[in-house]
Amino acid sequence: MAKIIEGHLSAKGLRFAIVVARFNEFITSKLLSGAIDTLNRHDASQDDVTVAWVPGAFEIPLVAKKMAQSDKYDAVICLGAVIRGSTTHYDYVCNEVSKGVAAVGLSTGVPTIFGVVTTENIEQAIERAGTKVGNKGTDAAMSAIEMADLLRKI
Ligand SMILES: Nc1c(NC[C@H](O)[C@H](O)[C@H](O)CO)[nH]c(=O)[nH]c1=O
Ligand SMILES: CC(=O)[C@@H](O)COP(=O)(O)O
Repeated sequence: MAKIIEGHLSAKGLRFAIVVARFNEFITSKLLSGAIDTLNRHDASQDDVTVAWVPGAFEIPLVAKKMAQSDKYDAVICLGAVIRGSTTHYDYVCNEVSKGVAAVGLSTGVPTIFGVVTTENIEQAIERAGTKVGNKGTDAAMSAIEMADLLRKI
């Protein structure tokens, strides 16, 4: 019989950092609300949730790394909304944010969750910020809880 290790969905006693981009705040504020609500509903203490606002998604990885390295948090949740415009800027922002967030987790060993919505248009972003397709902030918080609990068991 194999030994199974898995993260449970209790945030009790776990400490969370949330890095959220102010660009497209109409969307990112909804992602943030979803994340905080989910952490609270899974018994996270409000004193154990710290939110840092950054100008845009491109700035998320730097602040996420600083928070992950601080030894103050069991997981870092990264929230943003990158919506394609009329130039290739979208591609550069998305690439750097996704690579940067992944690198923070791997380099620090702190679960760093990619909760950045990357969409072709505003409608798709709205659908993923608490409407038709759910809330990506909620999804990111759930992943953070599971990963933080799993890592403290390994
Ligand atoms: N177009 C979007 C941006 N662009 C701004 C960058 O993220 C960055 O702040 C700027 O290039 C300065 O370094 N940011 C988003 O979060 N979402 C967008 O749709
Ligand atoms: C994702 C972006 O950077 C984008 O919103 C910027 O718009 P544009 O490509 O029209 O400059």
